[in-house]
Amino acid sequence: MSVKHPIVAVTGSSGAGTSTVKNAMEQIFRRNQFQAAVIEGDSYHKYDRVDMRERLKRAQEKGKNLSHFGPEGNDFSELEKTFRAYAETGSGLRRYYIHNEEEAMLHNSKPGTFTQWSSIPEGSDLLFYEGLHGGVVTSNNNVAQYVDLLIGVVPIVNLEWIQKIHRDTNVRGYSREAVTDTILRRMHDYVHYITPQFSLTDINFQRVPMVDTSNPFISRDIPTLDESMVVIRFRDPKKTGVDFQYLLNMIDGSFMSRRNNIVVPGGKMGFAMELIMQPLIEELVLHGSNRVSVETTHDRFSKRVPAL
Ligand SMILES: Nc1ncnc2c1ncn2[C@@H]1O[C@H](COP(=O)(O)OP(=O)(O)OP(=O)(O)O)[C@@H](O)[C@H]1O
Ligand SMILES: O=C(CO)[C@H](O)[C@H](O)COP(=O)(O)O
Repeated sequence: MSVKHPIVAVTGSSGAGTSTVKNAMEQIFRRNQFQAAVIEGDSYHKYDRVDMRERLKRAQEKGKNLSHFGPEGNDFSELEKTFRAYAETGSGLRRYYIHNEEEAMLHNSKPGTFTQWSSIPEGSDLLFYEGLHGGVVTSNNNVAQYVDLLIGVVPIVNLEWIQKIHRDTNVRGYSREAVTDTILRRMHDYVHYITPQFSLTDINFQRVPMVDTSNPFISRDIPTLDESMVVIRFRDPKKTGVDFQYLLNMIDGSFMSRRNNIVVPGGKMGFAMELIMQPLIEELVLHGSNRVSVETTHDRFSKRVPAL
């Protein structure tokens, strides 16, 4: 089945590093002259900051669940509609959620608010999604079925929490205690809506520190790439067409830990990402092949049953 308007999604938890991967992917797009229409998953939050905090307070008073990870805090139907529209027409609408002053300057909107919806630029070669829910499947929605290449950014959770605390305290102005509370509050939806995606992804990039991260809540710095290894897992190497021997030859220090897992030094993560992703995206953009995920929509739907 050929895809005329391919969708590539990078999905991961808060602090996992999807924005960082987005920046790396945009370099690949630039070097290959791929025109990617980028959408950010946080723009599908249901509420702005003030409204969300008020609703969260009321929900907690009633013992109800509400978080930015689950269906109560995000409009999965709107995200699914965007993906379907783009897959069918190469067009659609997008907006941004503004987290801080830097983003406010960029998008001319106040922190904690949404920009207006505007049209996705015409003539794009692909839609690139970065956020929390690129592969989400629930009893009411199946966003993943429209994604031609679904990538998970999944550092081990201690590292993810270190990264989130580091980012939210240094870039978003939250206290370490407030970030820890957010992590705890989101745990139910983390287990039910974030982690099940990583069983459905075509490729996962899992960074594993080689240094102690036993207590992520007191860590003062993020383990560097050189202090890490990256486990790169392929859900179906045959369908993805990955050449492991080529990667092993090209990436010093890499080795296979399983038939579908290649491990690379952390410092080679960007290089590995380019070696793996560039040909897959090129094939999607230039040849419309969705070799990567040959399943039909029906296959995807039938396979993407929520894990819990
Ligand atoms: N590969 C990496 N090596 C070192 N630091 C990283 C890496 N990836 C992410 N980080 C750091 O982790 C923090 C979170 O990264 P990033 O902002 O990309 O997360 P995110 O997944 O976009 O989070 P959110 O979804 O909440 O916006 C940042 O401080 C970033 O610099
Ligand atoms: O990063 C996020 C989800 O991972 C949310 O976008 C962020 O937490 C929004 O909340 P606030 O604007 O109050 O910081």
